[in-house]
Amino acid sequence: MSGPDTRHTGSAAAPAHALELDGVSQHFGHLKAVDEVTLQVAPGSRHAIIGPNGAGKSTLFALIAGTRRATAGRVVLAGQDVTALREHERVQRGLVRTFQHSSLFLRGTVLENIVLAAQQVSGQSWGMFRPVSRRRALLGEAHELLRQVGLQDRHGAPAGSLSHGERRQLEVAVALACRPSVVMLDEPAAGMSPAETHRLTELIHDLPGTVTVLLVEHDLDLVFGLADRVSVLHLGRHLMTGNPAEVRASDAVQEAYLGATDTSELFPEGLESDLPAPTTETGGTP
Ligand SMILES: Nc1ncnc2c1ncn2[C@@H]1O[C@H](COP(=O)(O)OP(=O)(O)OP(=O)(O)O)[C@@H](O)[C@H]1O
Repeated sequence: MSGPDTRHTGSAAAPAHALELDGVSQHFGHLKAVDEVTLQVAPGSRHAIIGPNGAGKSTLFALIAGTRRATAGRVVLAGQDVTALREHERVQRGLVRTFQHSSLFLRGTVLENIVLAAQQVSGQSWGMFRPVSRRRALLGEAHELLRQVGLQDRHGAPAGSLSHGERRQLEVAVALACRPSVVMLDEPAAGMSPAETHRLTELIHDLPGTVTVLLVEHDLDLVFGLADRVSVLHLGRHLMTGNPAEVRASDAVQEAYLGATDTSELFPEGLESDLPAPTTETGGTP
């Protein structure tokens, strides 16, 4: 028997957390890719997960979405333990992920992609949307989603004809069509131009407050400009969670990134001037 639909929290007391991770781990042999991560995501927040390369971000995302089964720990969605559920079951509970690599139906139109997603999550085929007023309502919702993501003028275009940035916008609309309580954005700005990234940042910012956003993103300008909470992973462990200012100011976070190959993205302005001088002497003895 399926559990209650946790997407609609109007009647009972709303859970304190949209999502909770409790000691979540993923080991690959001796490698602890994700090591006892415990954190909470507040309802309606824009919560980013960052960390240097290999920190465990993608693995943790897969554990949350259900693409991977955790070695240990619990994933709790709006107070309901979903650890044992498969990915599509989590989608039906309102935990919806967009993909780094497009999962769109490229030959279908933009509008058809939205309608398909809505049908899949409702478990109904187009023919079951009767009477016609129900179909009209569905199409109306699809057009509204396209308006939200700025694709209203592209509804009849094949998804395959969209630019890279437009595809990412459509992926967000497809995720929203699944009526998520938590939407997981997997590197949404990957491969985008600055203008497209700016557009996407506004789009995410303007999503309804009823939708909690959890994102993994390498573009730290986007993260610090958008997120109200930031969790930092390092070597599979949860280093800290705080607001952007707290994370930027953290010595532990700076050290984690300083161990990585490229710190310029985290501290774009004048990091070098704050660092101790290099230990190698110039002009000294050979
Ligand atoms: N299927 C796998 N088998 C073995 N090791 C893996 C597997 N997937 C990931 N890892 C390892 O787990 C660690 C965490 O990887 P993960 O991809 O989750 O990090 P990440 O923070 O997303 O990195 P990046 O920012 O480079 O994408 C890395 O050391 C990686 O090599």
